[in-house]
Amino acid sequence: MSAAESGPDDGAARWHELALRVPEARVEEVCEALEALEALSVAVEDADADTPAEHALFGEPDQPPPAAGWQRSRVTALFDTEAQAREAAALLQVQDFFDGCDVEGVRPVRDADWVRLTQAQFEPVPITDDFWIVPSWHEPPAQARTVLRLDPGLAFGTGTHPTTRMCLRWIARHGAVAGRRVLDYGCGSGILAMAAARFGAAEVDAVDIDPAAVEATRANAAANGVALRAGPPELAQGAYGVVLANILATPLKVLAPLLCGHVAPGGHLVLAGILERQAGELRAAYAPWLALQVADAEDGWILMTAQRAAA
Ligand SMILES: C[S@@+](CC[C@H](N)C(=O)[O-])C[C@H]1O[C@@H](n2cnc3c(N)ncnc32)[C@H](O)[C@@H]1O
Repeated sequence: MSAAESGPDDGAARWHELALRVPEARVEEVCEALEALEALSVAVEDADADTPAEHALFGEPDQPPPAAGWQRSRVTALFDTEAQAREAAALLQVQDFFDGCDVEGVRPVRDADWVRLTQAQFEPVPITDDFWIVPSWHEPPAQARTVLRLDPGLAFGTGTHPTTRMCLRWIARHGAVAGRRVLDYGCGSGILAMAAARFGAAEVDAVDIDPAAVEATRANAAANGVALRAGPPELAQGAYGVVLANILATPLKVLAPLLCGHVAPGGHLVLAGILERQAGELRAAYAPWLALQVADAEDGWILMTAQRAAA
């Protein structure tokens, strides 16, 4: 029996999951239809996962990427009641676009299963040997001397993305944040701002255009006992000893004068969200103010940094 199936003593089901097998060409239509049928969530995975027919989504180095998507997908949708799940299955089966698709079945899903399945996907993430990002349901590893507690949520930044990891490594290894004012521009979950605080920043401002990210940053900071100010971009005022921005190349180019304007004399600018091939255009965009260098690289992403001359 799989983790999500109910047994006789397992208690009441919280949701009902409708599972479908769908050829790649139909996945988008089927997902849209499930959303229109008020599914609470829709997930798509490789129907052939863990079998010899499993299909990679990303190409090997120096190989062309495979066609996007899997050849056969398993689409699962959660509904509040069994009746809703069965009705959705019945409605889909009479649609033209459902040709070639199959209904696998409807099964109950319990609260505990859902939590366990989600949690199983998030393990502690090492940033350096002794600095770890640890979900709240895990014990920190024995070697972790600095820990940030962070659970997956709506805002970007759980420490699993290379761009976030490179910024965190820079904060941990460079030693530049200690005793300084730090600005995290585009804070997402607040992970960089919290790391700056953990590594001794004197004051931390975290800003984001997304109000949900600002809320997430406040909640995560409170859960970690970290003091910081979080708010919209206007919250950033004056000069900072370290300015961190993990956004993407295009907004980073637009933000160049603003971000450089916040870097104090002797201060550092740390930029991520940049692909290796974008190094030249970023260097050119920042050249009027600061000379960016590539400081780190991981999985095709680079970290670019610059230091303003001391006054
Ligand atoms: C890739 S996430 C980075 C989150 C986190 N700092 C990290 O390193 O994991 C980028 C964040 O920047 C925010 N953002 C995008 N454009 C922005 C802008 N022009 N001003 C402020 N925040 C912005 C997004 O809302 C998002 O939360």
